[in-house]
Amino acid sequence: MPFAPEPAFQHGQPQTTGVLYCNLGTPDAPTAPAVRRYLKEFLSDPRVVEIPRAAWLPILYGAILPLRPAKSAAKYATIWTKDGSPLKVWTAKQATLLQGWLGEHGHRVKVRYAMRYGSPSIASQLDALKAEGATRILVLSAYPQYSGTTTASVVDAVNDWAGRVRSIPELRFVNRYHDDRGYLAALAARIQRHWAEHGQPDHFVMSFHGVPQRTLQLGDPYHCECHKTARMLATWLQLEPERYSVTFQSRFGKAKWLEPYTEPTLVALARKGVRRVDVACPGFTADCLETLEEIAQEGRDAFLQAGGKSFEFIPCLNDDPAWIAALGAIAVRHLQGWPTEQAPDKAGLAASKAAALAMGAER
Ligand SMILES: C=CC1=C(C)c2cc3[nH]c(cc4nc(cc5[nH]c(cc1n2)c(C)c5CCC(=O)O)C(CCC(=O)O)=C4C)c(C)c3C=C
Ligand SMILES: [Fe+2]
Ligand SMILES: [Fe+2]
Repeated sequence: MPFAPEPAFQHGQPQTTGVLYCNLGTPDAPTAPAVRRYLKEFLSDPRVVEIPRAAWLPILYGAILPLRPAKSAAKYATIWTKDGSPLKVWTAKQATLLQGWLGEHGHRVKVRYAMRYGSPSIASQLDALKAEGATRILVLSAYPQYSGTTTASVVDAVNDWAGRVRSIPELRFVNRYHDDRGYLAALAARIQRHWAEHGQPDHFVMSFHGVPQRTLQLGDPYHCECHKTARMLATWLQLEPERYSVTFQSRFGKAKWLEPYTEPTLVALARKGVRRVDVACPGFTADCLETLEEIAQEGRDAFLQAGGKSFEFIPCLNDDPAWIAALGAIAVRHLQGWPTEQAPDKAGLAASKAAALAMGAER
């Protein structure tokens, strides 16, 4: 395979460290054609649908891509903002705030965000970081819990890009932060604030995105990491086990997914006489279709129709300053040992000149 020509590295050219903040991706518009393009890319990823291509592609092209986009587009239309899809709006804002936080803490890095599916693509943003002089790149995904379906798929996309590049930057990946203290503290503080304003619910549901049950048997750590996050968050919130549930949402397709499923749990709680339920989605660091539509709209309707009286959705971390600080601290830990600025700054130059003079060296 031919490698594209690249400008040769120039001595004295400033080298920078890049941080690539990755999220899942979202359609470019709440329309059937845009959703079809997005779903085609997403659901063609062998990390996401782990069944043999020969069996899957006829289903994807024969049933899903002709039918699902219009239905999904109508759902996207209910959450779309003037600036676009919430997932992209939040992800872009998080990247800007992360850049600011790192700068304030003395780390001269260049932060860009990318989407695994859709735009801006991972390859385009790696190209941009490289063009900006990044010789070291930290890849940080918006997924606290590791899953082959998400985290590993980002690694694949980065490696595909590296496979086409001559001079590959040094690469590092953050695989998980499901038990990170800053992440948990930010979640706990957000939930506590909600309860300080609205009072405590009768029952608290932590709903995570599901994956096929089979991935758990195949060794995917996602299920365990979701449970660890939930357990630790419950400890932060001082909740006894009978006061909360851990559930999995967004089931896709006919196979068994991780259980218990969110919506049937909400219905069962209402039928059991639970009057008020609060739901948070700790695995989603930005609000998106799956939280704003599936939980805050469909989940609410299901709970209230089954006899529940009050349903509160607690928004995701989004641009919460405690979350940005946690993300910054995670990045800093993984940047350790990497000089964040190689070209000497003014103070460095002055110090080296002074040292040279003191040693009597000619200048
Ligand atoms: C939080 C982590 C996520 C995991 C794990 C995950 C696995 C996974 N998802 C699908 C299928 C779909 N997911 C869809 C939307 C969606 N998924 C996540 C996150 C995870 N997915 C997010 C943040 C979103 C929302 C995107 C947005 O635009 O707001 C969709 C598309 C929506 C729809 O048409 O209903 C599908 C499809 C599978 C199959 C899977 C693991 C096997
Ligand atoms: Fe998903
Ligand atoms: Fe969904």
